[in-house]
Amino acid sequence: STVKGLADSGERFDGSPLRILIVHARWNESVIKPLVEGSVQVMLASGVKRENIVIETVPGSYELPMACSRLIAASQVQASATADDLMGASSLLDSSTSSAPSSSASPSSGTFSACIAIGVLIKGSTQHFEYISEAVSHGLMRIQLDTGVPVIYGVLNCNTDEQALQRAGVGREQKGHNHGEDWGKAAVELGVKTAR
Ligand SMILES: O=Nc1c(NC[C@H](O)[C@H](O)[C@H](O)CO)[nH]c(=O)[nH]c1=O
Repeated sequence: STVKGLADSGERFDGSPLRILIVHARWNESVIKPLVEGSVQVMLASGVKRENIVIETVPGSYELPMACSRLIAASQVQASATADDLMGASSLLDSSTSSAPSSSASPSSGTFSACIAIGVLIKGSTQHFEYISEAVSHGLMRIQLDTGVPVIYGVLNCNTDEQALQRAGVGREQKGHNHGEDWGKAAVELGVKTAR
């Protein structure tokens, strides 16, 4: 077999506690769709609850870093605000009342365990492709290191339509392998490992 490919870690990761963000571009929809579907199916199979998979879209791959950055930050503010509310309630409890608050306020949505940024860049006749690809790669890497939330790199950089289709498992000449499945697995693994 070829030397390339993703080796299984051998460990089973329980996705049930995870909350995952998927941001995908809308360029090259016929490739994007199976990639998103493949990542969702693998995450559901790992125990991630469907209601904990949030899917947002942007026009093109160039918009992925901005959307990931803002949505992750918003969820972190929301999660810490919820925690503050709970703390507030308990400090209120300490100072003025002895009865426990009637309904325990459970945060409706917390911060994301991981994010998958999905885009399909297909080389056109200009240099456009190179500039977008380079900027997006560096942008997504910076977001995950700055926020501590893993951002899985789900951007295909292809020279032809057929290359892109094959990497979504829907190639015309050969079906290929759906890389979205690998990204779903990576999101669950990193989501579990960064929560430890
Ligand atoms: O050019 N080709 C592509 C593309 N261009 C649009 C770009 O991402 C952005 O939306 C606009 O430049 C506006 O900022 N976006 C893609 O996802 N794939 C491509 O193959």
